[in-house]
Amino acid sequence: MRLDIVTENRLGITQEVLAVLTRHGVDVGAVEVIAHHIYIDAPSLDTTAFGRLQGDVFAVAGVRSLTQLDLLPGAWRRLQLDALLSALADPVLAIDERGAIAIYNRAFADAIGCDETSLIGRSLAEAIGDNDLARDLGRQQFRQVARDLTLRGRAYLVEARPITADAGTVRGGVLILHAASRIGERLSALQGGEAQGFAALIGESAVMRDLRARAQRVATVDAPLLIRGETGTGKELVARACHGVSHRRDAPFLALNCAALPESLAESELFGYAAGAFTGAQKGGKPGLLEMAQGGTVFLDEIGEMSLYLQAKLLRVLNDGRFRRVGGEREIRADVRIVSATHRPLEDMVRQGAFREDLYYRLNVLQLSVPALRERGEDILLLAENFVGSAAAQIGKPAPRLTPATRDALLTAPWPGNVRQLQNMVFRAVTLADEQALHPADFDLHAEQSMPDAGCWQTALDAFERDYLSRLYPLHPSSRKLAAVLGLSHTAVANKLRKYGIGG
Ligand SMILES: Nc1ncnc2c1ncn2[C@@H]1O[C@H](COP(=O)(O)OP(=O)(O)OP(=O)(O)O)[C@@H](O)[C@H]1O
Repeated sequence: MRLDIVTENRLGITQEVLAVLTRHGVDVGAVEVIAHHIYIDAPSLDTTAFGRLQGDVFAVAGVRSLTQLDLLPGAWRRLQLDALLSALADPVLAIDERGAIAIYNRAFADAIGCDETSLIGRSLAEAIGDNDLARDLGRQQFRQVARDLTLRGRAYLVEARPITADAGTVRGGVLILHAASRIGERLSALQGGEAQGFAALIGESAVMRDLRARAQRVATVDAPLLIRGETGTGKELVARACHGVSHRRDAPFLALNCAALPESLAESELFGYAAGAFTGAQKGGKPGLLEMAQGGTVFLDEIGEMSLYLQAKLLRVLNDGRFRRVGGEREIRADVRIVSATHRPLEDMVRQGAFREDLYYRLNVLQLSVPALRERGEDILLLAENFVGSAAAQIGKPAPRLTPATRDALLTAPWPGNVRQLQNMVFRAVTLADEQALHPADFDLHAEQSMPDAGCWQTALDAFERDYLSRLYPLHPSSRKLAAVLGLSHTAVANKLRKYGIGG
């Protein structure tokens, strides 16, 4: 049983209360004393024993109340901390001044490939297999701003912050491992707000000027908009800008990534659920994005990944302008503009039956196409300079300049991951560079290219298939022959050849 005893602030009162428990033979597991409260964890104390000792506790001068509670504040804080840590996608850990791990999150255990065994107390050097980092951290009193680290083939940027005690003495440090493929997100978070309009869309190339001009026009028309473009080209930024100049700009812009959630979760996120819709559901039900964005815009990213079931439900919203929460009876009017985005060839998906044709036409009333970074010429430099500025401001150091050789290297790089990849690389380069100038080597262009963005699995597969089939086709120049060689069905091969425009 756990107790909360509220008392006056009197010297020695805690000892007197504990003496009562000792007299009653109660085994005390933990005690916490915080301003007017004495919290006691007494695992063996049952209701009968509690009834017997109550009077004696109240007999101690200054005791005001005695109640039972579920958790001691310390345990409650530990639970909150655990939940907080496990909610962080980036690996995070704290080490003591000797370099031993004091606390860490699941993402860190996963990053080093650790199974269930606890890492607490283990040395950081041993856990990450990097003696230099642990030594440097100690030497610099955990004030090192950033450092590269590779764990099981994945690149991270280590950010260290000292843990200081009252007198300013350094007691250890907190390490945050930013995945190289995600650090650019911090920059876009800084850029923030959807109400920015088109000023947020950097680029003076002809293709970007065209896009901006066209987007300005379609933004104000209150009809569904489909935004096409490779992954990381800025589709969401365009969607936000369109919302920001539309008459809906004062209402919310809410986004759902259709590829990120399993069908049932995506369904309740989008449509919400009624009270008692399923076990574990929130008591009074929960509104979905369509309801919460009333008057605004719902952005459906990666619409090509939406399941056929949800496609049918979305079609009904677009046709009737109404929907019901999951498990709900009441019809709700959907006063939202649907803006969707995809990097997938939706027309091919329609032909293959993976995407509903009727929905395709409903979503595609207006269309914008965002050009790939490699088609934007000198915009690459404009973007890079802008990202250098924001990265330097965020880290708190002067913005380094790009050398002429770096500018050439950036302009000729193939940028498979587009603006997001550029953003990540710039952030990493600015953080790691010691000098006033960024050289080509700081960008590690080659390494980044061999590490495609986590989001573009399908693009990578498509690129592989296209390359593989176009090399094999001349050797086996018919879909039947190719199918026999590859051990695939004739239809599957014929579809792929058509998809990639191979063999006429
Ligand atoms: N023209 C631009 N000017 C400034 N920042 C840009 C521009 N285009 C893209 N970005 C930045 O690049 C990152 C990727 O952009 P965004 O998320 O909009 O791409 P996306 O095409 O929606 O990606 P995905 O296909 O993966 O959903 C964001 O941080 C965004 O702020």
